[in-house]
Amino acid sequence: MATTAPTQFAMPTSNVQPSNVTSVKTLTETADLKTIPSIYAYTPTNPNEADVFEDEVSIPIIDFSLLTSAIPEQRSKAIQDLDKACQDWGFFMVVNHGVPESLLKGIISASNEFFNLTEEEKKEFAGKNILDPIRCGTSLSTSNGKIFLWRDFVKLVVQPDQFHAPHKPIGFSEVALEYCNSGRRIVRELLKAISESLGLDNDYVEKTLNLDSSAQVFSANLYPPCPQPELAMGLPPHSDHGLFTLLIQNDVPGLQVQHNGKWVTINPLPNSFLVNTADQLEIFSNGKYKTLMHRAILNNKVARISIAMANGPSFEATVGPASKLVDSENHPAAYRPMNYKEYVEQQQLQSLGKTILDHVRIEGQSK
Ligand SMILES: O=C(O)CCC(=O)C(=O)O
Ligand SMILES: [Fe+2]
Repeated sequence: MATTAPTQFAMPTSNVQPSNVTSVKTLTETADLKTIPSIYAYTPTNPNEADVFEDEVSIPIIDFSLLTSAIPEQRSKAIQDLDKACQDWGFFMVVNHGVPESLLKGIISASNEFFNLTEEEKKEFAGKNILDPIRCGTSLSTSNGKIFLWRDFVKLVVQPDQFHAPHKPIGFSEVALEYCNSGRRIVRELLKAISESLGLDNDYVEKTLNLDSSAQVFSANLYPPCPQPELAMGLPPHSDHGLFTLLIQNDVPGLQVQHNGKWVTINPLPNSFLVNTADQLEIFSNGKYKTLMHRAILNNKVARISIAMANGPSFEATVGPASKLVDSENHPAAYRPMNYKEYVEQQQLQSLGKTILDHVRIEGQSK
């Protein structure tokens, strides 16, 4: 049923300012908040973005076992489904992926234990600057640092070369490594299929973007229950910087994806991976597959945990539209090439909601 959230946030907010608050978790656990501190009041840049609906739309489903099938007809059908999902939604659920349920549950519970460490223990992993390979904290680490989101996070650069993870809580690092390796295998297969759906050889993407040393960033997000969920924001609308992001969550909804100008709340199939297209895929496909705008909203009852794994090309790769997809007459390049590492660095320095994609887009060429 279609529901419309208020476009004006007129509810009272608390004047209590969290002095020295290191996490939203601590804030919610140390005070019996009936209203949110005013610094968490989120004002949407586009008021229409509060237009939410949860309709009977059907979210695309990709059967991973068909994508890797030895039967050519099954594989081609799965590639067509993937192509359509990426064009129509930029979003799909992957089922029959072979990653055991115990591993999916294991990484969520290990992340929960990480958030349960004391503030003192977590300080060790806070990181000093936004490109540190292990970083935990709250809000957003934008350059101005002024925006307070109802979200705590731990972010790890897990590839290339070296796997980085906190040594606490016990067992976290092991389960994170196994989880990241499984996710990497899935993304690699998806990108082979994408190569084909773009009409390229199936190893074109992996060779051109040097996927043997591709970057992978793991983020666990905690959204504690919020007394005024309609006034605060978990993660505001954004796109991700890589090629594909893989996401799982505990059983609490909160992810919304933008589809035909509306926000759709996602209720995942059990044990599925949620996958969204990201900026580098839009650039590489010369705009055939658009990056997905998405956000995380809050509730006032239970904590939500999501695990987002961003999968990019190699940090060394310079990403532009695949040369085989460009011809100056009919398909001119719609994006300027840019080194991926530089793209990520620039993106991290942007203020909320702004994207580097706008800087590399060539005016008048991309639709
Ligand atoms: O928590 C979610 O559902 C979204 C997370 C996300 O978009 C991100 O970490 O980039
Ligand atoms: Fe995201």
